[in-house]
Amino acid sequence: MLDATATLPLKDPELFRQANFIDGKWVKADSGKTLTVRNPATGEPVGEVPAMGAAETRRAIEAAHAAQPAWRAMLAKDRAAILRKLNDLMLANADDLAAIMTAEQGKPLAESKGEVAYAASFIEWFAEEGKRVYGDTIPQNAKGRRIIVQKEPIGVFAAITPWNFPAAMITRKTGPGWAAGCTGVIRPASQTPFSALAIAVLAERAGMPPGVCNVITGPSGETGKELTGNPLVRKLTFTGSTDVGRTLLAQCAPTIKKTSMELGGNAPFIVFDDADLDAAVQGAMQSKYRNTGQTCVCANRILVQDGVYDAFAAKLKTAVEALKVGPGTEEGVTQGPLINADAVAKVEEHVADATKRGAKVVTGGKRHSRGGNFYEPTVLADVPPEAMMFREETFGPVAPLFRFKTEEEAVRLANDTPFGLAAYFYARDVGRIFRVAEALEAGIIGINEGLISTEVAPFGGVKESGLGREGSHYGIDEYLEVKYLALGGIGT
Ligand SMILES: NC(=O)C1=CN([C@@H]2O[C@H](COP(=O)(O)OP(=O)(O)OC[C@H]3O[C@@H](n4cnc5c(N)ncnc54)[C@H](OP(=O)(O)O)[C@@H]3O)[C@@H](O)[C@H]2O)C=CC1
Ligand SMILES: O=C(O)CCCC(=O)O
Repeated sequence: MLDATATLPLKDPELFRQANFIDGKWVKADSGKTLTVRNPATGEPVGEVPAMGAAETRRAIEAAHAAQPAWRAMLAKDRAAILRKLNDLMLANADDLAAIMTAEQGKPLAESKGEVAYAASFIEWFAEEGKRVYGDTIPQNAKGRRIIVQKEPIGVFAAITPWNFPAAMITRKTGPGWAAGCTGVIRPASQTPFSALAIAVLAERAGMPPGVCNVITGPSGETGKELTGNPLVRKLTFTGSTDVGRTLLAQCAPTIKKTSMELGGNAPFIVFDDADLDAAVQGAMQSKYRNTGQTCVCANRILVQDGVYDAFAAKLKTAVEALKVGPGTEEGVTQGPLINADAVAKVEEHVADATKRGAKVVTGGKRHSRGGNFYEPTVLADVPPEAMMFREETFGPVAPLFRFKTEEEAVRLANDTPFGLAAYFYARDVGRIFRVAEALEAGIIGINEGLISTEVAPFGGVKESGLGREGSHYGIDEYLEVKYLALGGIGT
């Protein structure tokens, strides 16, 4: 086990755990093996986590299953009190949680702190929402009968989460699950497990009974097969790539699990001639460069109408050149490193492919002089729709500009993808606003807005971007079953 105290000074070092949390106990892998987590800004080790396999995963599932009846039997109000305490503890420990997140994920400290608040907001929101799991009464279809509908927790959930939002993707899943009366097993990304483990420390402090929150780490194949194949798990919630989502769906099929899949995107960001250009540039900066371009709702294709193309490109260039690249712990940095060398290679490949096809580099376009996983914030102009970056998520700090002439062409280009998570457009004509919003094939539409994420609104995609919704009052339904009670012999 590494001594991280020198490189990661925390006010409360107990939040940094190099062990897993199963049934209320901090444990190692049966084999004693560990995985090393590296800081993407420096390549230095942050710490080690257990390399758990199928047997330990099964124990975590069994612990969640054993804890479920008592957790489900609690009043929603009493579960809410524990969740509110967890929210309060996350906010009170935001500096430490942010330091852990920046060390393992790389995002600037201010952004990590923002994510901690965002993560806590799901716990707070669902603490309240859990009290409003209402049923229904349906007018009878025959004399002497009553029809009642009630909602019940689905049981044990498994949450497999990505590295780009190490805390918020945990709480956006566990918040509604726990509030609904479910217990769960969390399996965070191997690159960013320490945020999830710190949340488990706080959940325990908040009074969550043993077995309600379990966190395991280890090779994805082994842990994933048990989480998807074990019949005690009734719900799988996943955020990550579409390819892995497809595999997990197939693995869940034999035991017919309920699933939520928040998968890849390929968001269009359309700027029409009638847009407020300064607002559009600001929105593009927020949407594109948040988390160094590594979010599934990041603008991936910026479509700009002919009449404002040059002006928009010039304003965007100025804004992008003001970004500061560096380790997330450095003062004033707005762009951290990419998560690993593979991510940098993918960005390089996309940029090389686009320029080979005739795209022009407006700014950036290469690895940053800092080396390692740093890449220059980039704008490319005149990218043709045949480019790889039109078809695939680049997941990096590259804004490719595509030119279009008419509204119909913009909508056609925007929808020309198997993905449908987020789409954005800037326009002022109210008729166009409704036409375009209704024509875009996406689960989330930002209209004159570059930041669409909030705990109060439903987050999720259509087409190959996924299934189900997270956040908002819709989010809790994903953890509930509907039960219909048919009562006969009432008399009237
Ligand atoms: N929708 C989104 O928010 C995200 C989209 N992506 C997209 O996916 C691309 C690749 O990123 P990547 O990190 O590889 O995403 P993945 O989909 O591979 O990883 C997401 C999570 O799934 C786990 N996982 C991977 N394979 C399996 C498996 N067979 N069974 C069970 N769990 C599994 C990973 O574990 P482990 O960490 O051990 O590999 C991680 O916890 C990105 O470039 C981006 O385009 C990536 C992350 C988030
Ligand atoms: O899948 C992602 O990229 C995480 C969602 C980010 C957000 O909530 O805005």
